[in-house]
Amino acid sequence: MSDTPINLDDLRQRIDQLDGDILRLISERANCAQQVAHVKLAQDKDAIFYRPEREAQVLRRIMSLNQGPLDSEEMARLFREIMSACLALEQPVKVAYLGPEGTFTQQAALKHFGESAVSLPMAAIDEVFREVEAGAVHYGVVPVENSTEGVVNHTLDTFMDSSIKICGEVVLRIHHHLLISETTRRDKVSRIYSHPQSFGQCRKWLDAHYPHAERVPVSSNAEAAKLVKTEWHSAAIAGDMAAKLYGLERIADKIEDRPDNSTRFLIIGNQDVPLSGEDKTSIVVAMRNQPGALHDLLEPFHRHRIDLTRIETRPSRTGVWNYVFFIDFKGHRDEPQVAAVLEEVRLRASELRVLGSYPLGVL
Ligand SMILES: C=C(O[C@@H]1C=C(C(=O)O)C=C[C@H]1O)C(=O)O
Repeated sequence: MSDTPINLDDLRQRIDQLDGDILRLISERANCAQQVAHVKLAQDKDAIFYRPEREAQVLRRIMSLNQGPLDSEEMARLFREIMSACLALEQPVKVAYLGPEGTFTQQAALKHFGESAVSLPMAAIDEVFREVEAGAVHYGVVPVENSTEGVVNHTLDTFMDSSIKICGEVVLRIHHHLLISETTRRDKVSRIYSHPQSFGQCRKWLDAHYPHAERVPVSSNAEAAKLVKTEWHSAAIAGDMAAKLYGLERIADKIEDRPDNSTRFLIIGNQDVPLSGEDKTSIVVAMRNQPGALHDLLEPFHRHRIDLTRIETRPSRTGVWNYVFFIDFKGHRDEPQVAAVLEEVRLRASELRVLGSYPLGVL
């Protein structure tokens, strides 16, 4: 360190100069994005402006170039918002999510699309699918699995009745808090509202701290937060967004039983996403009900050394004890290895549908 005293005014002058440079560069970048929109439209009058594969590449590159002092996730979040604003200049992207406002799904939608997206709360997962199918919105965001409670069956089952595709994924660390309103008698809490998945993720904490409180499942944590506003003897399990949105006080923080509690959300839409370089593919497969069916299904993945990340079984609803398999694995359907596996599975299965290939979640 030099022994010259640091001059605050000089530093602020330097910050002002850098802010001017940043402002100019962001504006130049936004101009480029507008020109990209013109090129897209010239190539296709029905152009799709949001390009998940390109956005994933931009964020990965920023995180690899970053040398601090901001950490790479923080820097990527800044660029996420710059891209969100640039995309909005091309076309404001409309996104439906499992509401009401204040849910973790809304938080996931904002994390993935940024603040410049127009986000619309839906009352149920199948309504999110319907809005996307109807073209009322460009994309949807739905929860698909939690690290503590497992898969969200409703999301998987809705894919079976829909032609919707998976265009992306986003993972959110889930922190649950116990929330009360200003009228709640905190020593008289006899009822707790929350989504069933959240009760499952906080089971041990509740057994230890509120063993006698009635646990009332509701459609979402945000719904729970809304109910608590109207009752003096109840509390809600919900996240930061719901606490802020409904003006609730946190009387217990991070009550989830597992510190790594995370939920994975899917970005659903109507587009096939090109290769981004680090991708994932999701399929749903029906096999004939015969001995060795599961082995026949999985053997091509093993032989081609494809990394499976999830397998879920769901009733096919085409007869008793008939099941389908939802499988996620690393790789993109357009990569030779993956294409070869899919071709072999297609020959062995009674039905195979590729739900989508999409970039691995970046943020
Ligand atoms: C600028 C583009 O359009 C959008 C904005 C992007 C950006 O700001 O970097 C990247 C991908 C697209 O969602 C593009 O397709 O390159």
